[in-house]
Amino acid sequence: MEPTAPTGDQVRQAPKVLLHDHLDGGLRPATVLELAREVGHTLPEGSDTDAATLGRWFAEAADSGSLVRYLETFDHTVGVMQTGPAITRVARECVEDLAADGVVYAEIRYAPEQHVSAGLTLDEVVAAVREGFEQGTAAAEAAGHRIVVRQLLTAMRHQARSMEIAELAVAWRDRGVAGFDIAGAEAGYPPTRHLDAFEYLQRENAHFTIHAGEAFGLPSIWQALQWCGADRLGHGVRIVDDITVHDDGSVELGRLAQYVRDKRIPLEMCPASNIQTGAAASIAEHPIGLLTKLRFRVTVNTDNRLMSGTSMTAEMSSLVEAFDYGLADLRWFTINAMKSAFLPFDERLAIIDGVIKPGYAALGV
Ligand SMILES: O=c1[nH]cnc2c1ncn2[C@H]1C[C@H](O)[C@@H](CO)O1
Ligand SMILES: [Zn+2]
Repeated sequence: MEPTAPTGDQVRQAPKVLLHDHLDGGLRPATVLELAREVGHTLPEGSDTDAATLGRWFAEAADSGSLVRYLETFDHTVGVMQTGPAITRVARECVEDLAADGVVYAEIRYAPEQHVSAGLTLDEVVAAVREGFEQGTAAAEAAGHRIVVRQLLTAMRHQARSMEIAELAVAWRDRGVAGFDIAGAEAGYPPTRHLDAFEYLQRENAHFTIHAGEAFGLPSIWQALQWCGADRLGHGVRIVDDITVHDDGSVELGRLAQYVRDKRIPLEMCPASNIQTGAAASIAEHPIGLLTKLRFRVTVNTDNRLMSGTSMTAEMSSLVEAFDYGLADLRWFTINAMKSAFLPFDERLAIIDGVIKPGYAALGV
């Protein structure tokens, strides 16, 4: 704990690492408006007068207390991301926005299968994102920000294309794709539905994370780890259901929670998103506080910057406020995340030693 809370400017300046951010959940409202007009996509009535109104519409519509209803808002982002140029633009702006927010490394995920309705092939979708990330990285560099970005390819858990998407991730592994994920409504769609894809990835020595323990509890986390072999957990908040805090303050971990902590399984926590979907009641009551205290491998993430009206700086700042974290704690989250990235070990180390540590040292920690 530090004597004074870091200012918003310090949090923005501090190097940050983002492992869980959806490309189709991070569009600028103004871009959604422009692209919708270009392609003739109809936005909800009353939402499309200006960018600020549309931004508010997304935040309010996503603030439903239900993951399923939260996910409905994606119709209006995926709907405008169906051509190569539109996808490239969104990808470029994503990198520019993250870099301006002080993010030095990011893994950005999206589901290629959701971007083929106007005739693009899966490969063309991945190529369009890659082009946008390259443009965005160059633009950020020109603006004085150094950022490294990789793609994670997501398969939708209610669909049946996970094997195909896993193969796509392997095919593109040396061209900007660092791993694989499954997302979408969790209840009723357990990760074991996609076991063949996960087994294939393991045989290919590939990395993957699984959205688990967000809208559904421990069985989902257990399957993700012990049946599917996930390297990381998307959210994983419900691991607290396996932790008992007694009245005298002593803490007891169940076997699964103990395993997650012992094996240093990274938890991709997304506090603002969890409040919108009802996975947590408030930031102050979010399990991230307890999990951090217990030294789980906690990372801080945005999930969907548009739907949650958030950023890495905003997420970190809300934790500073709720839990009195100082810059040393933010550095701990950041190094946790960098250690957990799907980047080769030597590249992770180079960013920790060459970017993150000096960046925090410059801020006095
Ligand atoms: O928090 C989430 N949980 C489950 N699925 C999600 C979440 N955020 C976004 N998605 C879905 C909606 C997107 O269209 C898809 C791919 O990015 O992933
Ligand atoms: Zn997510």
